Amino acid sequence: MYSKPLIVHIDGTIFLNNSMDPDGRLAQTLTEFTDLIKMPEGVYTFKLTSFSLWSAAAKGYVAAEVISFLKSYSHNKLGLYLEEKINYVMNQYRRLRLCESENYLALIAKDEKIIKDILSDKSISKLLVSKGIHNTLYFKMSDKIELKQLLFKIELYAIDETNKVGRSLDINFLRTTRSGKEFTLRDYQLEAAESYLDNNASVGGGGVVIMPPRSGKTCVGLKIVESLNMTTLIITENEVSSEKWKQEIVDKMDLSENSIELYKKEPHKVAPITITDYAYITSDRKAFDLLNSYEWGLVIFDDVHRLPAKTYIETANFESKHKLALAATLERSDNQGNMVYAVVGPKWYELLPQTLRTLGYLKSIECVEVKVPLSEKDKELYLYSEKNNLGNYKLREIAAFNAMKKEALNVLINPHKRTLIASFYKDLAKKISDEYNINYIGDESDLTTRLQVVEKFNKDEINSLIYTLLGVQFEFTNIDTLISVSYRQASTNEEYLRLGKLMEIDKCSEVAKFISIISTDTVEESDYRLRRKSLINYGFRFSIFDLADLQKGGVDS
Ligand SMILES: Nc1ncnc2c1ncn2[C@@H]1O[C@H](COP(=O)(O)OP(=O)(O)OP(=O)(O)O)[C@@H](O)[C@H]1O
Repeated sequence: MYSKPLIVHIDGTIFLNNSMDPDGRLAQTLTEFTDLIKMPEGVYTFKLTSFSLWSAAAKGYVAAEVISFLKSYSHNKLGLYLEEKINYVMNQYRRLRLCESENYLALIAKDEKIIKDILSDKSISKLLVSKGIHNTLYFKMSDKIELKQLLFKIELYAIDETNKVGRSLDINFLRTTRSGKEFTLRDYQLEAAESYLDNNASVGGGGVVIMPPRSGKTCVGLKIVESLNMTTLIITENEVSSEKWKQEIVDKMDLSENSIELYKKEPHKVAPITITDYAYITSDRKAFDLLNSYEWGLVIFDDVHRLPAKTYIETANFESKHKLALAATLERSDNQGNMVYAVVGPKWYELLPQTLRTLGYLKSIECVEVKVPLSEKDKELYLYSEKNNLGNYKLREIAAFNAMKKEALNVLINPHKRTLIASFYKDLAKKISDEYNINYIGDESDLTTRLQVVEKFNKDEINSLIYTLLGVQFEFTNIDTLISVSYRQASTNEEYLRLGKLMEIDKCSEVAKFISIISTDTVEESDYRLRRKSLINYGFRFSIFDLADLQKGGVDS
């Protein structure tokens, strides 16, 4: 029997027995100075890392507070080594700064030892232009992002004092939105915005806010824009997200529409609020440079898990006084999500799904995996492809198109339930759309047509819809069931974003179903194991059915 809720290991791993934290308050507090590793039901895992402790110091925590909190709630005695580490790392804060000096990037350390550590890293010393006096190293300005990433890898973090531009902009929330609704921010949204506003200046203007899908990250971003009152560049995942940001700004802020520009095609126009997307802005050098020549007060990186991609990382170079990263999760299949901290700044706020649930803003979601055998024909094809080394791409395709999935769909598609079907493969989506006469959102139609179909669904004129990758961007309301029929390999991010479609605020008393149909004994099954594990780690519960169970009683049994 444990007398207290935490077990704190000497290496900084913290286990929280969540039956002893029923309202999730301890878990939420731990996000202030640890990284969340996983939160399956029962025991959550957090980790004290150098960066999480450094970020806590930047927020104003002192080592004694962290140590005292851990001692109060830990079942076991805190190891001396860990106490020393907490003290050491938190005292490191402010030891390293980045400044601009005569067009060079100056990295200034408080003592010689840090300089020695830095120069012992071969990749960093390759970038070095010269060594100055007073523990200063000079680099090219254009190497700033790479340097920050390399420092992060050796657990060193510099306060970035190079961000010094920015124009002002008068922008305020409307009390009644243009669509005629009273609008106020929820408490947790205010807390998130305040956390960024109170802390970002201490590290030179950057920082990250992590909140579950549909919890209102856009509103948090807008609150920050309103408080800073500065020109803002918003970089989103795609065109539809950009459009959604624009609609939210037009609806909720007192800015005229001509002060907001969607930066997508020539001739390029820059407005005090300009919205673009990662893919577009990194595909056109001229457009990038033009946008970068404007003096931004704030750059918002929406869906920032995209940023560490090799092709997108240069967007972190946009000159701006403040930088804000918004994300539902930093998980990436290449494990580079944490690079967001290196290039944008510390995590100032993280809202756990459990906290959102406790606050009454999150619908309960039941996850179900339905395992379906391959049809005889597909099995033959699968074995043949395996034997002839046709590759995982082919095997995944056969598993995705398994004809037996239809047997599961026959049970699962209920005309009285509002159902979304998600498919990675377009042709599979089209096939299901034809067979079941379900509206389909694909890239054959233009954006306006797609938006019309989404609106029909949201107005309850139709109650089922099938979407491919394109649908990820749309907002759907009041969904009873989301059925996944095919997958982008083991992408845990795709899984979380699909689940996010069910996370609703208005109907939180109801239970939504998240159902994934998987072909057994295939690479799809092993891919899905990783996707399932990541959702379990977020605290979601799974039931597993086989086709026979399903045909006997459906997923409600
Ligand atoms: N305080 C609020 N009052 C009323 N509606 C709100 C509030 N905050 C958010 N919403 C609404 O909730 C929905 C989801 O908000 P938003 O798109 O900002 O969430 P998100 O976290 O950015 O979602 P995603 O992760 O899908 O991008 C939107 O329709 C938004 O208008």
